[in-house]
Amino acid sequence: MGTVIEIREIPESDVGRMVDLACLVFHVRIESEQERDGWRVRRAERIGAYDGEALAGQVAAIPMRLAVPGAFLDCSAVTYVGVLPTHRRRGVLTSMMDRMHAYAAAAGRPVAVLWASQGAIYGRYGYGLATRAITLEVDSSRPLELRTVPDERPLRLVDPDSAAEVLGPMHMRALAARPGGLVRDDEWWRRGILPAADPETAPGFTEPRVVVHPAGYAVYRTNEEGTVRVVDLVAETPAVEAALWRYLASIDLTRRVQATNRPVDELLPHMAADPDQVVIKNDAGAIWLRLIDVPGALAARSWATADTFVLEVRDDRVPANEGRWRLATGTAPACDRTAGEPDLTLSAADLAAVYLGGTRAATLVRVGVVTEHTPGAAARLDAALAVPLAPYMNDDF
Ligand SMILES: CC(=O)SCCNC(=O)CCNC(=O)[C@H](O)C(C)(C)COP(=O)(O)OP(=O)(O)OC[C@H]1O[C@@H](n2cnc3c(N)ncnc32)[C@H](O)[C@@H]1OP(=O)(O)O
Repeated sequence: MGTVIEIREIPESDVGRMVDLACLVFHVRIESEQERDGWRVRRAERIGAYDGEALAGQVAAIPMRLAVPGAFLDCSAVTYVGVLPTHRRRGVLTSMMDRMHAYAAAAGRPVAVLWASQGAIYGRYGYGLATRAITLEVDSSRPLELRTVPDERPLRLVDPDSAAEVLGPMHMRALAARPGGLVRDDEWWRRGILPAADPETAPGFTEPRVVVHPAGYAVYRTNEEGTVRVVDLVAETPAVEAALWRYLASIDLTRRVQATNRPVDELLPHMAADPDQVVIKNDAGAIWLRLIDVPGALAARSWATADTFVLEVRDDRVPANEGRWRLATGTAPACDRTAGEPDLTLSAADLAAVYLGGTRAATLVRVGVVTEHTPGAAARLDAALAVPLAPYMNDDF
């Protein structure tokens, strides 16, 4: 107490200190110099809280592109958030988040996304829980019978070093069909999706294996206990999806397939002839979304119906978003200030929660956090927000 905390940019020369601070707050022991490299923060905007020369807090925002319905938006992928245990609960994170949002607004990034270590932290900063994800486990000790006829075109294993080239275009098509994910560049593929070892989420597993179909792929790792761990799976049709799951469930000397972080509308539980063979182990909150620029984000996505709404938005951290907005959905979406009477009143966080179509506004009305002034407005907004496939992100950061 009593010391002055200064919020300023963290120079590249302090990236090693950021990795050390992250290890301290997340209770992680670094096993190799490669892990200390901090490649994600090197490409990020880095905001630090300095107590004299000591780094007491940090936030990193990686400039990325997020798939939203019908568009790709510049976004800040927020990570490496931490404050020293000696400096907690003095408003350090709050100051850093405000600075980070100001940077994002200045850079013209309408949205920010993050994975939260705890669900209680980010609502106060205007983030809403925009996607959920499930964990699946397949008992592959016996053949996996599927009700969907698999696409029988041949599968081939490719070298992970050349995978980005082969998988990249298929992944981009998947993002256009299903919002919520990040556009991956070569480094993201190589170091984020396909690193040789993954001590954090798959300790003791092999290097990644990449199996490619003409219209889909799966990245997976295996271990000697007979577990196949799915890292990423993309299929352009259900028949291709069936072919990939059948392959994963039929690898010799393995007896279970585990897939963490899959979309909530995953087909496999419905495809299985014996539903007991595919168990949903976990259903949990996934990505938190922040609309940095509410009118910009609303006008940028595509909408399922043509309608108009007056939304009264509350945002105590980004005041430019506050107030009443007339949203016209349909083929030429627009969002402008209005003095009209609101159909709905909601926080920027709850607007973010519904933005990708993964949460229903009508649900939030029933919960009591969104106020419906015009009867039926929430249901109409849900119809406009609707997406054919549930939003989903499979990028770790
Ligand atoms: C995207 C990511 O990287 S997620 C990772 C987040 N980091 C971690 O979990 C690492 C361990 N934790 C920490 O480093 C810190 O406790 C942080 C970063 C979560 C919070 O930093 P602080 O500087 O203590 O937060 P700050 O003082 O600004 O808190 C502001 C408010 O949020 C609340 N808050 C902060 N963290 C939490 C939490 N984990 N749970 C509940 N409330 C919290 C505070 O109580 C405070 O509320 P108030 O305004 O009503 O008093």
